Amino acid sequence: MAEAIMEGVIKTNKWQANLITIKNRSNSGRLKELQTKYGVIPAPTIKKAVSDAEIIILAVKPKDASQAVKSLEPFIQKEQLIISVMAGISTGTITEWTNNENPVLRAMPNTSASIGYSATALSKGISASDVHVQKAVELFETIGTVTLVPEDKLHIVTGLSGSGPAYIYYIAEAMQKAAEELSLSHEEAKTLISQTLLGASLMLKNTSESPIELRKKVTSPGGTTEAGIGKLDQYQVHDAFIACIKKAVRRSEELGNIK
Ligand SMILES: NC(=O)C1=CN([C@@H]2O[C@H](COP(=O)(O)OP(=O)(O)OC[C@H]3O[C@@H](n4cnc5c(N)ncnc54)[C@H](O)[C@@H]3O)[C@@H](O)[C@H]2O)C=CC1
Ligand SMILES: O=C(O)[C@@H]1CCC=N1
Repeated sequence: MAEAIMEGVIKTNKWQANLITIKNRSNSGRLKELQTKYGVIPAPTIKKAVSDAEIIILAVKPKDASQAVKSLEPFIQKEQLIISVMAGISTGTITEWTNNENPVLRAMPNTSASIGYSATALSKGISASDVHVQKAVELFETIGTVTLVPEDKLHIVTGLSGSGPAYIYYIAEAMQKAAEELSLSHEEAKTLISQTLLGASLMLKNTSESPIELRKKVTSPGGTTEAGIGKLDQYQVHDAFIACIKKAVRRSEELGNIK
């Protein structure tokens, strides 16, 4: 996710790559690779990664969060803004781990950030002001849309739009498999599927019609779509998607209980 954010941000030319310092747990080869690819600066130590940063972005897995965030604690300076993209972990927990009063915000972007199309939700912790929110909005607007939500809604966002691209890729995988089994070439299928998903997405975004209305327009009585959707209904795909999102939301809540 950190790479998707940096890629998206750098592509806009609004943020200079050499002002972005990166650090991972131990893979210096990976840091070098990112430096070559984007021009960002690898930090040899956590201290170097954190010193002088205006904004510290936390993007480790929730299971590594406690150890990673606590390791920053000795080096964090007053006024540094902390933004976490980690699923589940609350601003209150981050404040506990960093043992200070720094402003903390949470963002839930998605991997479409890398091409400037993230749907990001932002929430602020109690020590963050509107000025900090504005700074975070400016940052995340370079990589897509920003929706401000109260922090208790972030679990929902995580299961919906944080994980969301994967649900769409899951559908795309099935469409690709069916097309190739039915003898379209890989490239033919890819072009048709990606443009179909893009067009449907733009219809949802740019028209005032609801998903149901848009679906009805495709579905001629007695036609192919009706036949196809009948099969989806037979497999209860609609209910399966609702269950999928609710399960992902619950998982985000569970991840938030990691200490
Ligand atoms: N992948 C996605 O689509 C999204 C992920 N997120 C959140 O972003 C976070 C990262 O997820 P991914 O990028 O998928 O994971 P990832 O495994 O690709 O990246 C995690 C990085 O954290 C580093 N790391 C682990 N412990 C560390 C430590 N102690 N000090 C410094 N670096 C350390 C690892 O070296 C690795 O580079 C997670 O909390 C996830 O919930 C949020 C939105 C979307
Ligand atoms: O799967 C995950 O836990 C992360 C959070 C949202 C998307 N990926």
